[in-house]
Amino acid sequence: MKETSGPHSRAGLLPGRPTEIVLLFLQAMGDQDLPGVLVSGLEGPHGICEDHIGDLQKHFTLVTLQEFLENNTRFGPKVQAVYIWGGKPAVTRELLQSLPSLKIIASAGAGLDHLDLKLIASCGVKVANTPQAVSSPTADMGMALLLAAARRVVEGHRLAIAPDTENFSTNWMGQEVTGATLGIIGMGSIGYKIAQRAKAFEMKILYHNRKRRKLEEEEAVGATYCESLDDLLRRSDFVLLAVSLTPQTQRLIGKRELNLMKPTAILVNVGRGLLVDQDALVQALQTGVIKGAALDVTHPEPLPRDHPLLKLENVTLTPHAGSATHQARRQMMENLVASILASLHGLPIPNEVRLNWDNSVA
Ligand SMILES: O=CC(=O)O
Repeated sequence: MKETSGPHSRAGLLPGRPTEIVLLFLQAMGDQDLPGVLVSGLEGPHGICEDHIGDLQKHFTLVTLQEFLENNTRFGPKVQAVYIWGGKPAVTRELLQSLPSLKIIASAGAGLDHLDLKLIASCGVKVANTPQAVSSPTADMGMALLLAAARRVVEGHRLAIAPDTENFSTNWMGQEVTGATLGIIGMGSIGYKIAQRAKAFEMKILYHNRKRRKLEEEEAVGATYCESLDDLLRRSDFVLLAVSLTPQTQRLIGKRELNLMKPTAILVNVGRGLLVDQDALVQALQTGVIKGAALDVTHPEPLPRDHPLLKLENVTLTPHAGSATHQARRQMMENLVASILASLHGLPIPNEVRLNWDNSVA
């Protein structure tokens, strides 16, 4: 496809270009008067696939964010939807004010902590996300991290490939997962899928959640509800965070909570870095308050290269990759477009995020 310049180019999406957010303006094929969709996507590790861009171009014409910002008085009134990829762009009051025709913000992933839902709702704008697309791969990642930390897979890999074989040992111990107790904090769709997987590993499952699950759902995975978080922390061999980040859950796991955990316990986080007081975690890992941690998420991301978490042997890290499968990313993209199209056609919006009276997610 040839590259053009100007507002309808796809310049920001082409490989080798600097990381850039793109905006797309929705265009019914053959329609000269463009109703707009502002789409952001990041190149590089979060990149929208090239073939998806091709699909989008059947509906949309593309313009880079820079072009939008340089000419937002021209484009702003036409934008009817924002497509958020990789948590960007920030939906500020200023951005909302510059988009008077905005109907929907469609955000990739399950987490909504990057959006001010109350502010967006007050502008009469709907929000949709893609929870189904990410729940299975993120649950897989949770189990992968749990197993990797329990069986010291990363350390083992390093030992197995070390140039000198002096330390090679078959007497090198991990922790047994079968029969161990897993405490899941946050029993939404990701937490529940983790419980389904853990059941197959014959783990005992405890969970803590804002709302208790239905009895039949608990029974299906053999999960026991712990109303008290402290109780779950005291009893678990593995504590797994799969809860949304909200003002109420920020730094849910701090020094006090880490001290309640068993010294043999491993903390796994596939939620958000800010769920944990990271300084307290570093200290707990350095002083043996807990045995280890396996984290797909940190704060910030990526961590500064001299951060202590990068230096600890008892830490396993992945780069916020819970949804990083080809299938999930493709489904996320398709879901976003489906939500946008439904909204623009006045149809029920798949994956619409609804708010409770107290502005919590329903
Ligand atoms: O971080 C990933 C998500 O929010 O789904």
